[in-house]
Amino acid sequence: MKLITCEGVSKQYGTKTALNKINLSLDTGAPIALVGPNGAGKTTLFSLLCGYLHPSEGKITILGEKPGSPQLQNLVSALPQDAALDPNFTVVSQLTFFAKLQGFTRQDAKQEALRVLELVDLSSAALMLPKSLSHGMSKRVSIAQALIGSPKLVLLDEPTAGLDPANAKKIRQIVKDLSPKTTFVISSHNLEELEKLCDQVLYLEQGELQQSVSMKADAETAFLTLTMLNADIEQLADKVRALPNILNVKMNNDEQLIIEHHIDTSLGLEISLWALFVDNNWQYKAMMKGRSLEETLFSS
Ligand SMILES: Nc1ncnc2c1ncn2[C@@H]1O[C@H](COP(=O)(O)OP(=O)(O)OP(=O)(O)O)[C@@H](O)[C@H]1O
Repeated sequence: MKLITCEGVSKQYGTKTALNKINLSLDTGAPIALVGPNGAGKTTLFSLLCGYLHPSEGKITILGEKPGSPQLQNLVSALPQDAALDPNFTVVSQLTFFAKLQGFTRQDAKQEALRVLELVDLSSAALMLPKSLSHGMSKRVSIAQALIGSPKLVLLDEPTAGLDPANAKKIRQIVKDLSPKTTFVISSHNLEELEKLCDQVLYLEQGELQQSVSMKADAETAFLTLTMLNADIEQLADKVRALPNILNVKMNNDEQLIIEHHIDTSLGLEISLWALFVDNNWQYKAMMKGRSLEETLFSS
């Protein structure tokens, strides 16, 4: 069964078209990224998937059901961009309360609250009040809330916005650890972060789905991103183009080449490149298999 389907989904706010005829078909599995500039419609799409808003046109299903339907209780959850905790109650009492709202008995709700706190490595914060939590801890509590009931689909809107690198890394680790059982759809402006987490990227712009890209290399071709420390980059590009099984070489800037090549030449290509470096007294800074998400989305 498909995790999410959207057929011709549009959303109007008065005369403003926030989403325009979106078609999507997503399976469960590795995290999925949702990217796009401010105002592209990402939050609107999340709100439609949660059932908080209804499409003006078109049809959405999640695990075969209409968003917001009772059959999806405990199967779908969301961490909104501006998740906030009640300042007057301890972390565990708030999570217990939410678990009861989701249908857990009083006793099971407490157990569930403790379980999700452990998942986000915050068992020690159970009895703290929100004001004693750091921003990173608050965010993790909100993620814990989204994990109540072991949902199949979790929508995370900007989960690491405003967090320091160590806390952002912790959140990425939580997503990675839980990914086999839960599919995360993550909206973020941080392409580097999405690159580390996601296999598939949806790119929205002005309410339209511009691209749906798989980050997995296709069967036939592969990319190599080569960043040089010192080299005549144009001369290097010409020499790489002359190597066997090279499909395309693009100069990204005055120090970087994006090389597209047949998949079965990886090692041969690396050896040829090293030979070129030695022959020409060039030094490289980094040789990375694949290409960045930024390059994938925005290269023409
Ligand atoms: N309640 C609303 N009433 C009117 N227009 C709205 C409303 N909510 C969103 N919009 C408009 O719809 C468009 C899409 O907004 P949305 O918040 O979904 O974008 P976004 O991609 O999440 O943006 P950001 O990255 O800034 O969070 C924007 O032009 C926004 O101004």
